[in-house]
Amino acid sequence: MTDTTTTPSIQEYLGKNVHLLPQTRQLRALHSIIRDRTARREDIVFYSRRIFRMLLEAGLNFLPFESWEVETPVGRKYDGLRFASQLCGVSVIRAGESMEAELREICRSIRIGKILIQRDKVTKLPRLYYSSLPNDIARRHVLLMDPMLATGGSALAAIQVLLERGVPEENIVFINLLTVPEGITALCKRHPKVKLVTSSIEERLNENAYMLPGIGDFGDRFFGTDT
Ligand SMILES: O=P(O)(O)OC[C@H]1O[C@H](OP(=O)(O)OP(=O)(O)O)[C@H](O)[C@@H]1O
Ligand SMILES: O=c1cc[nH]c(=O)[nH]1
Ligand SMILES: [Mg+2]
Repeated sequence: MTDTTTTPSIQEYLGKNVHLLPQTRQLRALHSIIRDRTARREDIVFYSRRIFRMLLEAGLNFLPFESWEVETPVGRKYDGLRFASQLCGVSVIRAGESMEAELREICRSIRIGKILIQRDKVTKLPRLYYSSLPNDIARRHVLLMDPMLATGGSALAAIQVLLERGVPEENIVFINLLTVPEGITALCKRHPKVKLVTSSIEERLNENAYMLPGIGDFGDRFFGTDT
C-alpha cells in the first residue's frame, strides 16, 4: 500500500474515481496470505475470493437505487431502497474470470460478458482477441472485473470495447484487487466517469510492468499455470 500523500496525482482521485476498501487488519491479513510466494494455490483461491466478495459488495454501492418502502412484521413502514438498473458482469479473460463465482453468489442469474485481452509478455501492450457481450449491454450497468490494474493498458482496451457497444462511461464500475498509481492515472485521465473499486494501491511497477510489492502473476497463481 503506497503512501498516497507522496503521489499527489493519485490523491485527487481517491474518494472520487477510486474507492479503496477500508485498510483493515483483516484485509491486510488476507493480503498477507495471497501475496506470500510460498502460499498454496488452494489458499490463494480461498482468500482471494473472500476479498473479491468485499470488492463486489462495495462495487454494487455505485449502482443506481430508488426509494422502496416496505412494511415490517410489526406493522411499521421502512423507508427503503432497491436497485434501479439492469446489471451485467464483464470479465477480462483470463484473470478477471476469477471473480465470476463470487459475482454469481451475490447477484443471482446475472449475465456475464467476456472480453479476451492478453498483455504482450514483451511489449506489455494489450491485444484484444475476442468479446462476447449481452446484446442489450448498452442498457446495463457493467461490473467490469479484472484483479490486476498495472499499466492500465488492458483496462483501457476493455473499456473501449464497452464504449463502442454503447455503454455510457458512467455506467462502468471496475472491480479490481490490486493497482498502482500508474494504472489509476491511466484509467482516471482517460475515463474520469468510470468508478474503480480496489483493495490496495501498490507502490509502483517494476521494469517488467509487475506491481511492487505486488502479488506476482495473479492469473498464473490463481489458475495454477505458474509451474
Ligand atoms: O494493466 P496492464 O499492464 O494491462 O496489466 C494488467 C493485465 O495483465 C494481466 O493480464 P495477462 O494478459 O498478462 O494475463 P492473464 O491471462 O493472467 O489475465 C492481468 O490479468 C490484467 O489483465
Ligand atoms: O503485477 C502484475 C501486473 C500485471 N499482471 C499481474 O498478474 N500482476
Ligand atoms: Mg489479464
